[in-house]
Amino acid sequence: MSERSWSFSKAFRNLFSGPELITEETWDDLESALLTADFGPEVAESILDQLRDDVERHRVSEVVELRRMLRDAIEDRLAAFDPTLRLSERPAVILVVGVNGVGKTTTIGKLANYLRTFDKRIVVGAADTFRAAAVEQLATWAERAGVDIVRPQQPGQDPASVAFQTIERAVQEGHDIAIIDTAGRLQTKGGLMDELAKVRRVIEKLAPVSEVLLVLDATTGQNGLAQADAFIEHAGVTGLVLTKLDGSAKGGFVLAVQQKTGLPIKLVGQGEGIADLTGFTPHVFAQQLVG
Ligand SMILES: Nc1nc2c(ncn2[C@@H]2O[C@H](COP(=O)(O)OP(=O)(O)OP(=O)(O)O)[C@@H](O)[C@H]2O)c(=O)[nH]1
Repeated sequence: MSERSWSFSKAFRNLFSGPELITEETWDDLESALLTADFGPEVAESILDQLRDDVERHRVSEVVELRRMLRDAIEDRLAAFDPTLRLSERPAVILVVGVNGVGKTTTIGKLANYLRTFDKRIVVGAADTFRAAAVEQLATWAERAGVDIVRPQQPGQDPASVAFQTIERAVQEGHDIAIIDTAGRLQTKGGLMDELAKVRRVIEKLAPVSEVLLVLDATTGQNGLAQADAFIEHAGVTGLVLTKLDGSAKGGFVLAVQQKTGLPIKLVGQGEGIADLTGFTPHVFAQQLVG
């Protein structure tokens, strides 16, 4: 398997080419590796403190052992959040939100395709009526994934009415899951939040909203988190999707983002292809991160 951009392998290659026994330099190198990977100072410090304690308590002296302990520490922290998508309602409604360009539409295409492999009947709704190109982009993904789509009947149609029509169709035609694409950009943040609240209110006349997924671009790392606040505060977010992890050196962001928001990562995007979306498995992720 090719090395992932966010893997620690390189940092560990340096550590492993040095002395096999843990020295002060090992701790310095580990701290730099954690900070470079965007764990953020607080999480990095807390992991280092925990490892120092454990190393002392168990009288560990070898770097190989430290690596195993790091992997376990990261896995434990990642696993404190439940990554399961809750889709038991019929139809299960998934609202996908986030600022523009983070990968909402792409994620919906990949997610629809993934859920289809479980024989689910899916409809997507193009409630991003702000840009005509966004509707076309979603239509292309829907076709590739082999799922139905509800489009606006005229340009600029109220997003809430497109969302309503999508759920209406899901109910009438017996779709298992409806996924709603929303706009990422409006003149003001307040306007965007009001619009999302309205979309939600209108959907809930027909069906409960099962998941509100906030999409975050991993390449922006902790800097991108500021934009997330408003969504978390106002949109009732139930889970996070991290996209573009394939181009990111910020593997530590995965843990930092869960700790900072208190929300679980439910899906991870690692490429532009239709198959480049997976669920989030702490064990696998910690393995790939630490090596
Ligand atoms: N490398 C990589 N690129 C991605 C991933 N997810 C999305 N992209 C790319 O990111 C760009 C933006 O994706 P969109 O799906 O259009 O983003 P959006 O959030 O719907 O954007 P708006 O409709 O403008 O709000 C596209 O070029 C995608 O191909 C990913 O996991 N990895």
